[in-house]
Amino acid sequence: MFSHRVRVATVRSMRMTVIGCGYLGAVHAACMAELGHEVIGIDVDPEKIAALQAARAPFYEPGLPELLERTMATGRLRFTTDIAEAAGSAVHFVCVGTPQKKGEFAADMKYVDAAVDALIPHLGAGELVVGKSTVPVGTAARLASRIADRAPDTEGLAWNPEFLREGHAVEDTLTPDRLVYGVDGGADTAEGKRAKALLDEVYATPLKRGTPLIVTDYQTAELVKVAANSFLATKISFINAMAELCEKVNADITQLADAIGHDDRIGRKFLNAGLGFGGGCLPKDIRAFMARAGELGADQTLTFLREVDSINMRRRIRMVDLAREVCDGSLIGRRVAVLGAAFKPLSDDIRDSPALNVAAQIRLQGGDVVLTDPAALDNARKAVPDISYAETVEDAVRGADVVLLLTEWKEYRDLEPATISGLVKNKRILDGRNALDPARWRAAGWTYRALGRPRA
Ligand SMILES: NC(=O)C1=CN([C@@H]2O[C@H](COP(=O)(O)OP(=O)(O)OC[C@H]3O[C@@H](n4cnc5c(N)ncnc54)[C@H](O)[C@@H]3O)[C@@H](O)[C@H]2O)C=CC1
Ligand SMILES: O=C(O)[C@H]1O[C@H](OP(=O)(O)OP(=O)(O)OC[C@H]2O[C@@H](n3ccc(=O)[nH]c3=O)[C@H](O)[C@@H]2O)[C@H](O)[C@@H](O)[C@@H]1O
Repeated sequence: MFSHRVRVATVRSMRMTVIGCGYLGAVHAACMAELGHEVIGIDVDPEKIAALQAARAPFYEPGLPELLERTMATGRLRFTTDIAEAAGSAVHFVCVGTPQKKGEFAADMKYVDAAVDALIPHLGAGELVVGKSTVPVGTAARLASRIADRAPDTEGLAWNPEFLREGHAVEDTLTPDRLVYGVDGGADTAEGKRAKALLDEVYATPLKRGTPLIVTDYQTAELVKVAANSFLATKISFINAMAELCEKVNADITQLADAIGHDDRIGRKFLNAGLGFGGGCLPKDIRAFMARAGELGADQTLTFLREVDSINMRRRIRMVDLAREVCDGSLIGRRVAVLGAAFKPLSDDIRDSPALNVAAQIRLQGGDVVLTDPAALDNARKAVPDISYAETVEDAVRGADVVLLLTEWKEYRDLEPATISGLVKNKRILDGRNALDPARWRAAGWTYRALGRPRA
């Protein structure tokens, strides 16, 4: 188990700014302080900053509360809404959101542009701006020239994409599997070498441990990030396409995944079939990538990602259809217990959550939904106010016509049929994440159905 503490190499402490303290920035700020740096986290959201100032994590992320408490107690980490406090930092990380534009596939760059514009008047000689947000290729070059025009004494800009996973964000930041620096003109220019030297100081601890480092130009660094997320999304949709076929012939997708996953060239990771991918990143990143390819005149290049997206969205519809099917053809007035709202376990993030999307669709089809989740209930209540919520599994399943497991939290994976058999109206369970043992549930008298697994 990862202890969330790393042995910190003897590093020269740098003063740095982290602009945008959401899922990425708050963790980055705390981890940079853990590595020995002096860090100021800045966000325009006063509520988020108030929570962070009180050493409270504004979202669920294992290990973050302890890390905030520890690093803030040292005095190395503080938070503010005042961008003027960025003045004097050696490095300024930009970690603001790049969500999908309303009604379009493209990323909305207004937060990144606003953050850089707000920062420029406070930049001093020799300071480096470092983008971490996920952006369309070409963004770094555009922002670099804006900085060069308006703050010519600075070291300009580098792009340092982030690969952390929610739920493992602290360990992923402290012990990344690789570091990527996109620097002006690439590794061999004088500007590139100076930017690299600053980033090497930032990441002295992981670099001393031998973390692989790729130093490249802006455009390659930007593409690395969206290529990585596109590959992961493609892997998930590949296995979900196989699951669709398994459903046609009553084959078992979990055995298929195990069998192909034993081939090292394929690998078993990210081959968990089920409801598919959601969250604040994979869905919007593949769409923004397609939009950007279109702008670059490469419309055909990424059309496969459209298929990746469609396969992914079809899984949600299939889940609703399955619920209707086991409820004898209609969801109207049926009590549907939903286990899970977060887009994945160990997170309270409900952005584009497959679980919440399925719950909302069932409600639209007349189902009487009661949902529970160990971490995401407050966020879910705000986003989908017209379903009912329960604090416990027992309360959620009481009187249910069907139980849907949609986010595979450990407590749901470990659920014993006996715990809830006496509470439901009908013993029917739909496993949207292939997280349960079908034999066990069937032996306890339940109708067990799953995406891509045999009917009985
Ligand atoms: N969430 C994740 O696991 C990862 C996210 N990313 C990328 O990082 C970026 C941020 O993502 P999240 O942290 O998830 O988003 P988020 O929505 O949780 O956080 C963004 C934060 O930026 C703040 N903000 C907006 N405009 C600002 C401004 N002008 N000045 C200061 N703060 C401002 C917002 O108030 C918010 O707190 C995105 O580009 C995302 O694709 C990359 C890797 C992992
Ligand atoms: O750019 C980002 O923000 C991040 O996006 C993902 O991280 P994250 O969104 O936190 O979560 P993942 O663990 O990748 O899961 C994404 C979604 O895919 C689903 N998934 C994952 C794996 C799998 O086998 N099957 C599957 O359906 C999950 O349930 C979840 O809904 C990437 O894994 C990170 O490397 C990246 O930094």
